Amino acid sequence: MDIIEDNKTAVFEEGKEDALHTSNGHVKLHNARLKSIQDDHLYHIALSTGSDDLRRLFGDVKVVCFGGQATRMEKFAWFIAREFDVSDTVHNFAAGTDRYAVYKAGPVLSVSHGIGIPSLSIVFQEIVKLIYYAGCENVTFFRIGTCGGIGLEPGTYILGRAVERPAKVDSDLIRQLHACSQNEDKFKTVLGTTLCADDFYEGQGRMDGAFCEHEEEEKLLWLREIADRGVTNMEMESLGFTALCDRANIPGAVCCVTLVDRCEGDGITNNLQLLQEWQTYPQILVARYIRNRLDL
Ligand SMILES: O=P(O)(O)O[C@@H]1C[C@H](O)[C@@H](CO)O1
Ligand SMILES: O=c1cc[nH]c(=O)[nH]1
Repeated sequence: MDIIEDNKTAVFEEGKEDALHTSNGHVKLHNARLKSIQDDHLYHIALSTGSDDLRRLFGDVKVVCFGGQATRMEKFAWFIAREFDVSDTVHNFAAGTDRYAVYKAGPVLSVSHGIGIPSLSIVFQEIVKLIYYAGCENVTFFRIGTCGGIGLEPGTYILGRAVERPAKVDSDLIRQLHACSQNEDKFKTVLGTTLCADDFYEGQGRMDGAFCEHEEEEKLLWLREIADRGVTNMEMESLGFTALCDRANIPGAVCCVTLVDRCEGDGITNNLQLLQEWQTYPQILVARYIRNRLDL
């Protein structure tokens, strides 16, 4: 059985822990040991199977959107609540920890992930467990964020050994999202390859960090080289996000707005109003996807 009988008991299909989605669209966890945990604390998001009625609170979730900043994700939740008239208010379920923010607006969860893959992967795992315990069906994940226009080694270390996981993107989902762009948009939407870096400054070839050991010419050469290989932008989570979506067998896509053209410079404008406006562009696109998909 792959269904959840109640909030405290996760039921696993014995001997088939590696099977992916169940036929009814529930996400399948890949860790049969969880079945022996009577009260699973989703520590970083301040929820638990023992004290929270996860099915009632989150059972209707269909789309989870992740992004770095807590306030951006709160605004996104309000935007969804108003746009689709699905909620009068939004509440941060993770407020108790002050690590991440988890807002819900109707069938959409809006989650902050902080900076970088380590921070993202912690909240990602707890959100996957949350939607599992809540019995959500056919859930799609997006990262909506920011990036610089124009490595991280594939894999991670588990028990001291390098584990490689493919960072596959859901090409159908990406095409569907791209099709949500409109000619009248104030922004251009492009499909491209994202370089995922381990750092914002030297890791992205910037010359305005506290340290810099390369020259402008070397930087431009590198930017040209990666652009020739199809790279259109760089940020800091896409590799982990897509690899984790693939591992969890959850359709996922990354949609980021560029804050700077790296061929022109490294600094990001300090015009906060402009930055706030730009950050809504991927949200607008994903909201159109949600409207189409959920018929809202
Ligand atoms: O959440 P966003 O998309 O803003 O995250 C990008 C990548 C890094 O986390 C951060 C660097 O400024 O911005
Ligand atoms: O240049 C940028 C902008 C946002 N986020 C990044 O990681 N890089």
